[in-house]
Amino acid sequence: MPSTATGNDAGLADPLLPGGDGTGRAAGASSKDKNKNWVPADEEEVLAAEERGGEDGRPLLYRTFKVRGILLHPYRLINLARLILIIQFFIWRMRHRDSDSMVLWWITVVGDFWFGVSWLLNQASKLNPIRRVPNIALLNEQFDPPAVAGGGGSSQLPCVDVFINTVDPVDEPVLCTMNSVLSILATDYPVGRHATYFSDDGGSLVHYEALLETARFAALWAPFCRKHRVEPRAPESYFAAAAADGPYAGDAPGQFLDDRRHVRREYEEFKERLAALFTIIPQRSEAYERESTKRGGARATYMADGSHWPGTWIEPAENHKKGQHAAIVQVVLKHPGDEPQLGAPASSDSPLDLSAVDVRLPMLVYIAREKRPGYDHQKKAGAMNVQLRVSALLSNAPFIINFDGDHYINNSAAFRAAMCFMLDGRHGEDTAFVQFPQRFDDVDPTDRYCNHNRVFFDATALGLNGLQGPSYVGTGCMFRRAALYSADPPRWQPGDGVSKLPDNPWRQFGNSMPFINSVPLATHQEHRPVAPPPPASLDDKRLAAELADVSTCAYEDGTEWGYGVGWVYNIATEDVVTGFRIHRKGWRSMYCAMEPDAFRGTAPINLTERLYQILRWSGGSLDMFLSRNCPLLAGRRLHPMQRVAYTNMTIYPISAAFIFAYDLLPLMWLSGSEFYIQKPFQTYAAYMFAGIAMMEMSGLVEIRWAGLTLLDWCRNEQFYMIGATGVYPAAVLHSLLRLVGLKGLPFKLTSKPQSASGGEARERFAELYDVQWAPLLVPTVVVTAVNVAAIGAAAGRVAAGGWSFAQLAGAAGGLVFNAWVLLLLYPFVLGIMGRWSKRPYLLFVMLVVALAAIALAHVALLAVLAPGSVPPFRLGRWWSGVGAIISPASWRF
Ligand SMILES: O=c1ccn([C@@H]2O[C@H](COP(=O)(O)OP(=O)(O)O[C@H]3O[C@H](CO)[C@@H](O)[C@H](O)[C@H]3O)[C@@H](O)[C@H]2O)c(=O)[nH]1
Ligand SMILES: [Mn+2]
Repeated sequence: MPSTATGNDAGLADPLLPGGDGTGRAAGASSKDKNKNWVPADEEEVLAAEERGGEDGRPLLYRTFKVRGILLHPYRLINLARLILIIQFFIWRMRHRDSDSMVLWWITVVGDFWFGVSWLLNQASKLNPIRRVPNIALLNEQFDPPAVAGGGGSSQLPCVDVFINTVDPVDEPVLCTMNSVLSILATDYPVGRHATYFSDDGGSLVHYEALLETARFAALWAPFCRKHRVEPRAPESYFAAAAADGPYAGDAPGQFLDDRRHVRREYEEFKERLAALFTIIPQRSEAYERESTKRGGARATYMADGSHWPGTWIEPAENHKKGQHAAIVQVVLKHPGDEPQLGAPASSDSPLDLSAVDVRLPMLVYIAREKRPGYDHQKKAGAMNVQLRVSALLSNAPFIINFDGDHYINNSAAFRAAMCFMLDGRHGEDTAFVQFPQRFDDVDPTDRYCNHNRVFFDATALGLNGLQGPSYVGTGCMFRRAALYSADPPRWQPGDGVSKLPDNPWRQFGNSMPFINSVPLATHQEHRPVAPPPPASLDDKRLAAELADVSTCAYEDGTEWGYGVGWVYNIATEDVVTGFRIHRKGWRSMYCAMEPDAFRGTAPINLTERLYQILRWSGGSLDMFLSRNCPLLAGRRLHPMQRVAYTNMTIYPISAAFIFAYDLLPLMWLSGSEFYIQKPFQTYAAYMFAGIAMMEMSGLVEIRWAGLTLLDWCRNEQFYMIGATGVYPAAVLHSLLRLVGLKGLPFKLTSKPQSASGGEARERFAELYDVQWAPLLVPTVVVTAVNVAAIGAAAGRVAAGGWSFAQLAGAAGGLVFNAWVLLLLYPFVLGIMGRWSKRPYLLFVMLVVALAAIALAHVALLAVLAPGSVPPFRLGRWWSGVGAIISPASWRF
């Protein structure tokens, strides 16, 4: 397949590097802006490499950048100053154990201490942010020089197995999933060097036939993409953009518009065929069922050739329903071989001239693993471990990249970018995975629920990148297969540096001999010239039997799958913990953000859905902290600061307990007498203010180096607070239930946007305005109400008069806290307003009305009760809650 050094990485060219060709698209300007605060950090390495003259054959395939000193030094300094302040604050509090209630005093000491520690955990791993920029042109020069006369056989790029996962063709719209598949089949990587493994956890015939349709359409789509070098290679997104977007990059500008028009028509027909599967399959099954002589019993679902579908049936039946069906492994597209095949010239049937284009398609395999009642299927992790074994038998690539079903390749140079890190001479061999940021298409413009997670993906991840590497976040991550098999990284390997199979590989890997034989191959084949799938030693029949065997539930019984090998089990989220298991072995990881984005996916923009997603993440994190994968238990191969970072990532939901309590503190002033939690109160307040101010200052510097907007930062703070009030308490509950041996909360699939093609076109961002009530919403509603009531009551007090200036000033301070909490919860309130939130001013009207009503009620109450019987206003209690805001908006909520 044609791949030239100047190909698709045009937009990728590093604007920081002298000579970067800067042909970025519209985004180029903004990325330049984003990068202007970064300077090279690897000049010595570069010089040394130049001196060696590349003799050792391992060129420097990426450049390293650090934050410009003018931002980095103040950033570190502010944080150091804040640390000193916090320590000083605690010393001061310990020396002034003076309060109207020592019980509350201790609670707030513990709470403030916790916030101090969690802030430190969160901040410490961000102090040395590092960006790495792959040099794809150099990679191509070294490993994939332009082929002579359209050939592709000279490529030395290693093989990649691509995993993609889905469960349900309706909940996860099949069109979206197939777009992802198309983007993979058409990506810019040597066709014979990657194979795609599609895992269908629903075992649905719709998926299987959709894949057949997709393979058929890909025969046109992939060559079209190659010929004209179009981007992105997911047709839905490609056709959504204007035809003239970006410069033309192919070799046949004259034919482009005609070809595009033709392919677009074919794509529309392809879409119709996909949609029709939902009616064709039941109709066909009806027809066969009528013909069938055996009447009565279960009504089967039939494949096109008239045989029973081995997976789940439309009408569930014994051995053909969700959670109970046989394993299916079907090769949809065979390995195409390594010789390029040019297509046909234009003809009346096929108006595209493909005579200069390689028309091969990469290998594509459908997998539905076996499901049996009585087995815990371990969701995505279970599916991926089956993919790992099946792919080992079929193509056994040394590298693996995995995608959620709703994530497509947006920049087809992405695989090559990842290879720059894997093949680099410095840390390449010790790099277990390359994580790309998650980016999303369908998020509302203001990103109300912080789906973009920019603070994590553009700041925190770069901090980790300067340590042992970013955590694994579930999708868009390229792995070294050996690392998933729990091999040691070369730098920690004893003796000759060659990892060997354990004495008893069956205990570790299960009893498939072909699989066990594939393991050492995967470790040493990085530079294997050509993939030889399938293993020559197996004939088709034995191979089929072996494939079915490694896809059964029982295969993993008594083995290390899910513990020591593959993706990790028994946890609400498999991602962070799997990355951690690899890091604790001493591997490192790399972070690769590129322009245009490597991959894009969909995100839940409904409030309730989003909260459930956060519940799964925070519950999973805490599960991890309380499991044998607790970061505090890892050995010395885990970088000390990486341990700090993982501790932060897993323990953060605990903050919920304190934040929730602090948020409710305003309640207390409804009874009792004048009251201070900490005396002298003025000093306490001054510390609080200084602490908050320094944290916000550090945040402002951070958004500068990370290239974020103020809105990104606010969203992060807001959603941290929303999660902390409503979701983290549930996550803590979940983990406690599990600790005592109960099941914990059920976790559900994250909902996907339903595309307009099904039924009548839906309004854009419709899900944003759906209100789905769930218990998860209640705590935050309560906190909101309490804070509104507090402001209203204070207003009543003021209206009733009788306050000294000092009291007024104090009350104002308290009100700032209440207003702050409300500001942080603002997106949540918009969410429960549903459609009304399209007119946010209504919210302010409502707020004013509510405040007035509460204030009036309060005045009335004061008038009814004898003056003097009402306790004076107690501002101390409002104040203590300020501590809540000192907490870090950490990890991804
Ligand atoms: O039994 C299951 C359940 C889920 N999936 C797949 O797992 C992926 C992620 O599931 P989804 O419900 O979309 O979760 P999200 O919250 O969108 O996923 C985020 O969070 C997960 C961890 O909780 C990570 O695994 C994902 O990569 C990350 O994008 C999807 O492709 C699913 O099809 C399966 O294959 N089998
Ligand atoms: Mn998702």
